[in-house]
Amino acid sequence: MRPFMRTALSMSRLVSAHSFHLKSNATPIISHSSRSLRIPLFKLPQGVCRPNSSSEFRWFCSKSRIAAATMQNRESVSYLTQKEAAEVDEILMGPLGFSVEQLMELAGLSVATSIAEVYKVNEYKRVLVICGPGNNGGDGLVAARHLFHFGYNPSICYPKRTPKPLYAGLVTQLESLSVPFVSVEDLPLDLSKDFDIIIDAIFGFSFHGAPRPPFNDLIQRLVSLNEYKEAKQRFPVVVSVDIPSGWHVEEGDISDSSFKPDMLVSLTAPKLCAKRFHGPHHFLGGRFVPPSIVSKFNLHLPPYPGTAMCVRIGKPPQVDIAALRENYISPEFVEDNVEADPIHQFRKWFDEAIAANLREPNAMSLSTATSDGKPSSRMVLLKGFDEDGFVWYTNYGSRKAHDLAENPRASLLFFWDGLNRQVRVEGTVQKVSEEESEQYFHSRPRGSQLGAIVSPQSSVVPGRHFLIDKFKELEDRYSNGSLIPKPKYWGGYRLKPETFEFWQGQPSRLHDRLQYSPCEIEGKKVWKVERLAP
Ligand SMILES: NC(=O)C1=CN([C@@H]2O[C@H](COP(=O)(O)OP(=O)(O)OC[C@H]3O[C@@H](n4cnc5c(N)ncnc54)[C@H](OP(=O)(O)O)[C@@H]3O)[C@@H](O)[C@H]2O)[C@@H](O)CC1
Ligand SMILES: Cc1cc2nc3c(=O)[nH]c(=O)nc-3n(C[C@H](O)[C@H](O)[C@H](O)COP(=O)(O)O)c2cc1C
Ligand SMILES: Cc1ncc(COP(=O)(O)O)c(C=O)c1O
Ligand SMILES: [K+]
Repeated sequence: MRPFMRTALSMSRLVSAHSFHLKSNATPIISHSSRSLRIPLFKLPQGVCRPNSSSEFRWFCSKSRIAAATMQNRESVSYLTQKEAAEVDEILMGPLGFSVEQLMELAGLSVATSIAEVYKVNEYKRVLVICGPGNNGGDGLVAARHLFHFGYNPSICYPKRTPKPLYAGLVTQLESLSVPFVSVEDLPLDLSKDFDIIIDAIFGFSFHGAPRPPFNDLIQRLVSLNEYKEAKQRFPVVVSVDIPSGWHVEEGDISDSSFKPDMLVSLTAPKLCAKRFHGPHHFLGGRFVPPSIVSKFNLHLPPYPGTAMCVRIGKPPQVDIAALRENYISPEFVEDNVEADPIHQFRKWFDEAIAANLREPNAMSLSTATSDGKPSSRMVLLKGFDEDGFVWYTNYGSRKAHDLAENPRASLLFFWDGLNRQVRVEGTVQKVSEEESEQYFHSRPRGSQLGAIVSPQSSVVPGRHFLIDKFKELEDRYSNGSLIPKPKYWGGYRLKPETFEFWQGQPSRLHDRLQYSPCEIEGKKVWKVERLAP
């Protein structure tokens, strides 16, 4: 074995991550010189970048349900020429049987969802959509309608209306929502004050030559924003639909008078000009490309996660980590509205977490400590709760089990992000009965039962193969479907609560915190509810 080895975990923004020094006896020691995570703080041109509610690390998790979460190395994505883009269009709307309305609806929805991923409605409300004469303009009209329904306030500038029924219908739909249409003359020369987002839906892949009036003037106003940006604190972000208007469809920003959008939403597949886009947010939308098109044009496109209408291409933007924050807005959580029994209150909130479709609402952080007070935390899954306490299962030889053997006190923490809630539960811990553990063990998927047997949890193993080899051996042994015996070293714990705290996030950090602690009134045990300062 090499006497000294260094491993760097490289995760996009982590310039220097943990480095481990392995001594010859293989005890990992975190180097003192590199213990801290050094994260460079970058300010984006448009100020603080708020990538999305998924926050910065969630993209790293392959199971994430957040659209922007999945990224693709830009080098591995394919780009279409102008001719290919038009061909794709023809095939979709010819032999493949799509109508322009359908594609436009999906394209516009992708634009709206991409925007909503990055620019949160509570911060970026006022949207100007500048629509051109072709289908790119139509995408803008559709996006405006969806953004309206997402809670944004769109206004439209649509100077060269197309007389076709499709476009007339899109205009009528927006008018019925009282979305204002603004003429070029009424639009301020300086767009920086009146809008938070400007959507450039002027030209798409059929653009050629130099922009003609009135679009040349509108594009010039977008160019001017670059200059305003340098001087001002707050300015609108510019989102281009498919092509930054005025850019050459293949060569990109070759003219002196081109603006640099903050976000580009490529539709179907990025066009060649997108290679020159270096803004912080590049998304792909138009989730309708059938396999025949993918193979004909040899397209390499990132997979859309879950049911998302958009997916981020390339690296997520660098963020000023100190500026990452949410302002929680929730219904008030007051003494009058809480259950007298904290278990009932917990059940109420747990049910709401389930109803909100949160991922693993039963995931909780479990904190334990050694007898001399050295704490440690890890996530475990809650497997049941009632008046007797909160139950989870684990390995009785693990670190947490050692802690609990010498110090049977623990703290549980639930964080329900989508509801702006956390719950703390503290108390004493006991093992559950063997029968209870047996019963739960056999309810688990067989793979997890075998996993529990092969894993000497929290002890050092020589490599992944050690676990996989043992797992395969057991898989063979139990391939006939026979009962897999629960190992003695695996079972449950139950925490009997002594205190609870229910936390509901509120604006300006003036959160609601209600703490339950036991007290006796006339010899009867009751729960006292007190409000804690946030
Ligand atoms: N799968 C797909 O393909 C999908 C495509 N979709 C969307 O369609 C877009 C392509 O749409 P498109 O073909 O209608 O062309 P687009 O670029 O909007 O505008 C053409 C208009 O601009 C005009 N014009 C051109 N140059 C000009 C200039 N220099 N100065 C002034 N005007 C100029 C031109 O007039 P012309 O020069 O021809 O007289 C014409 O009126 C595509 O990018 C995407 O957004 C999605 O909806 C659905 C899926
Ligand atoms: C969401 C989530 C749920 C987990 N659930 C459990 C669990 O129920 N039981 C368990 O032993 N480990 C669970 N783990 C793994 C633990 O976090 C931890 O790695 C393991 O129990 C070893 O912890 P220890 O060395 O502190 O004892 C979970 C991890 C995550 C991220
Ligand atoms: C090591 C370990 N044990 C147990 C569990 C809980 O799994 P189950 O729900 O199958 O009991 C998990 C969940 O992540 C785990 O990672
Ligand atoms: K555009």
